[in-house]
This record gives sequence, structure tokens and C-alpha cells, in this order.
Amino acid sequence: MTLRLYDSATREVRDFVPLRPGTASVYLCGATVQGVPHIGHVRSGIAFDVLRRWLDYRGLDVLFVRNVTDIDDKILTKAAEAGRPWWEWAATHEREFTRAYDALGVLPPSAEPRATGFITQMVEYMQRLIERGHAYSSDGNVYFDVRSLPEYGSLSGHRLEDVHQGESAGTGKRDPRDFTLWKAAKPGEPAWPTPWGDGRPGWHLECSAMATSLLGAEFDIHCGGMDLIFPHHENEIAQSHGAGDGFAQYWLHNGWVTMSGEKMSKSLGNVVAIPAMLERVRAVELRYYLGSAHYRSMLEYSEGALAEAAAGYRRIESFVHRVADRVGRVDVGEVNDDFAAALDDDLGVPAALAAVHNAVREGNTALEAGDGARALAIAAQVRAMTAVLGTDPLDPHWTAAGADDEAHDALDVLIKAELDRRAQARAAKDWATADEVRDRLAEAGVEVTDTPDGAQWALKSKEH
Ligand SMILES: Nc1ncnc2c1ncn2[C@@H]1O[C@H](COP(=O)(O)OP(=O)(O)OP(=O)(O)O)[C@@H](O)[C@H]1O
Ligand SMILES: [Zn+2]
Repeated sequence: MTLRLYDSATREVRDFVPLRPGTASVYLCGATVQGVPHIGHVRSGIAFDVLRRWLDYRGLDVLFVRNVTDIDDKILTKAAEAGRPWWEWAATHEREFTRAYDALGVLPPSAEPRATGFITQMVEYMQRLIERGHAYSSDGNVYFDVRSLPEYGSLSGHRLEDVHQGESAGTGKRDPRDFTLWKAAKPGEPAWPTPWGDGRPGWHLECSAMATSLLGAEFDIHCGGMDLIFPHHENEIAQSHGAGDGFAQYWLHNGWVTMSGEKMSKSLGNVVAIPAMLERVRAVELRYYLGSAHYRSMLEYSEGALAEAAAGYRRIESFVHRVADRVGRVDVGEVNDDFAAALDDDLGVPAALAAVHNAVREGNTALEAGDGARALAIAAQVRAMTAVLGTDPLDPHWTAAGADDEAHDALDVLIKAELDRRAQARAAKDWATADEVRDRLAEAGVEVTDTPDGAQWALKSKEH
């Protein structure tokens, strides 16, 4: 079966046919780095990380671009309120987002362009739009002329007469429905030079310029939160088609994280910040929870739902660990057919998770029946499936001390050799050598305890 995706532009589920066979190019609208991320902010990152991992699993060479909007009204306002430079404010919160994505196991994008790094491309974009009759400058501002593009409104279904851009009136707009490509410089604000005067970019222009600069005039999939359909993505399409670019072939939009049915958002004050959340919940369990709903559904946040998801994840995790302990090393195998069919059906994660849990049940039964080989095969399947979902329990990313574990194993070999030498010395009543070994280990921070099963060791700094 081929992957089928719901395309917001055609409002139907369509077969995914990449522009270039064997490859997939994906652009995801990233954060406006104005504050500390809440769990709603990272939902798109997680949902489309699954898309990326699935495309990769299917053998496609994936280019995945997620931008950073590092210049914006909100950044300027908040930085000014805090008495900090705008660029420091943006950089600080960009790091917060990176930390959150990393903690939640979202793969780093192939490239993470910052808007301020693409000003030249934005100016060139505006030039093309003006030449083609879709944009005009006025008092140092540049606007997109929405009436110049008959298809305007096709993504969101807005009729031109109902369009409200939700931006300030702007001086010199020919039509109040025109949207801003470039804002004339205001005193004290950052500005870059253009043929129409100094200023700074509008948000919509940023994404069109970054996406096409990196992925080309035509690319496969454009993703983002459903609140971006209008005006942001409508305007990206207008700019790109106006400039003569084919732009995205598929448009994917994720639903919100809600609380009591309302979008989690800073302005409503119903937010759960990621750093606070990670103090009390394991990152892998939060990731599992945020990725457990279908990407197009709303995800209603509650402590109960989070706890339930965490318990579900622990069932998967403990099965894989039991098999590893009792049977042996669990490699990453292949996903099963139910799982593949679920993900191919517009990334049907809930059905895919049902396939994982069915496999876990079957694996537990095999384990209890003493069928180690069967349990091992199923655990390998479970690892492959959870890897696609970004939650493989044995992924070193989650086994917190992944690197430590390997070092610990190596240390175990060396210390045991020393302990053998000590045991031999004691058997030969060579107390000096026995003490020397013990003291040397103690000096290196290794505590030795003699037990009926022989000498055991532990690092003093670590609780074992
Ligand atoms: N609750 C949410 N669920 C899913 N995505 C969200 C949620 N809140 C914000 N986003 C996404 O994060 C990005 C930034 O959103 P936005 O700046 O509106 O954040 P916010 O926290 O809602 O702040 P504000 O209160 O200023 O609206 C958008 O792309 C949006 O799609
Ligand atoms: Zn965007």
C-alpha cells in the first residue's frame, strides 16, 4: 500500500507521490521564538517527526526543514518590556525550543533556517512579485495585492470579501485586504536595506523565501498547525504562486493541544510549559502522550490522560526490557503489516499504537509460555514500530545513561579482573596485595563489598 495523506488544499486523502522518486522534501513552520515553549508549541514538531521517520522507514531520502522566526512584533515587544536586546531574546528562546525538541526526541531538522539569515532571498522574492504585478511598495512598506491573484483564498476557502488579514491597517494599502510583505523601519527597531527603503520582513514572506531557497521552487509537503491555514499559509501560497513557483504539493495541518476544549495558548493563560512538565514526567512518556492522538485531531490535555498514556507506554517498555533481560539482545526489526497499514492511512497513529499494544500482548503471552524465540521476534518488531513513533524504549536517547551503560560494561570487565587478582591474593594469604588492590580501587572511587556471592563493586558517587 502507498502512503496516503490528507491534503488541506484539496480537502481529500491523496496518494503521496513525491516530485522526485525516492526523495521527500518537507517544510514545517517552526517557532516564533518569543517565549518558553508550552506543550502545544511542540505538537507539530512531534507529529511531523513521525511523518519524517515514516518516510525514512519507507526508504525515502528525506529533506526536512523547520525554520525559526527570529524577527517578529512579539519578539520586539517582549524584549523591549524585559529591557533586553531583541536578538538576545530570540536566541535565548530558540535555545529553549531546541532543548525541548531534543528532550522529546524530535530529530534535528536537515536545516533550521533563521528568518534573519534570508533577507537577501526575501528582497529578491519581493522584486519578482513586483515585476509580475502582484506586489507594490508604498512609503517603504511592500504589500501583496490580493486582487491580482484570482485563486486567492483557495486553501482556506475564504471569499475575498470576507478576508481580514489580522494585521495593522498599514499606511498606503491599496486595499485593506492586502497583506504586508515588508514593514518600513520604525525608530529603534532592527532594519535591513532594500530598494524600497530600510525595514523588516513580514512573517509570510519569510517562510516562502526560506522554503524555496532550501527546497526549491517546488517541493513535496508543507506542514504546520491548523491555525496557520489562514492567513499564514494562504499568504505563502499567494506569494509563491504569484512569484511563479509551484511550491508545496501537499499541505498537512495538525490539531491543537486543548485544555477544557480551548486551544492552549499564552494569551488564555492555560499553558503547561515544557521545562516545568519535564520536572515531573519522563520525557519519553510526554512524547508518547503528545504523539498518541491522530495529528489532525485535537488533543485534550488532562493529568489523567497523561497518566494513562504513561502507563500504556510503560507496558510497552517493560515488555521490551523483560525480553532483553530474559531472552537476550533485542535488535530493531521490521514493523508489522497492521502498523504499516495504519501509518500509510494518513499517519493513523491511534491504529498504529493498537498494533503495537497487540504485539506486546502477544509477546507477553509467548514469554510466559517460555517461547523465547517468539517473544524476541515480537520485541524486535515492537522496537521498529516504536522507533517510527520516536519512542523506542531501547533507543540510547531514552536509556538516559546510554553511553554510561557501555562505559559501565567496560569498567565491569576491568574491575572484575582486579577483584579476581584480589581473591587469588587472599587465597594465597598475600594480604599486602589484597589490600593494595582494594585501596587502589577505593582511591579510584570504587567501593568493594564482600558478599556470599563474591565481591561486588559500585561507584561511590553513584547509588546502586
Ligand atoms: N495549543 C496548541 N496546540 C498546537 N499548536 C499550537 C498551540 N499553541 C500554539 N501552537 C502552534 O505554535 C505556533 C505559535 O503559536 P502562537 O504564537 O499563537 O503561540 P501561543 O502560545 O498560542 O501564543 P499566543 O497566546 O500569543 O497566541 C503556531 O504555529 C501554532 O500553530
Ligand atoms: Zn511559516
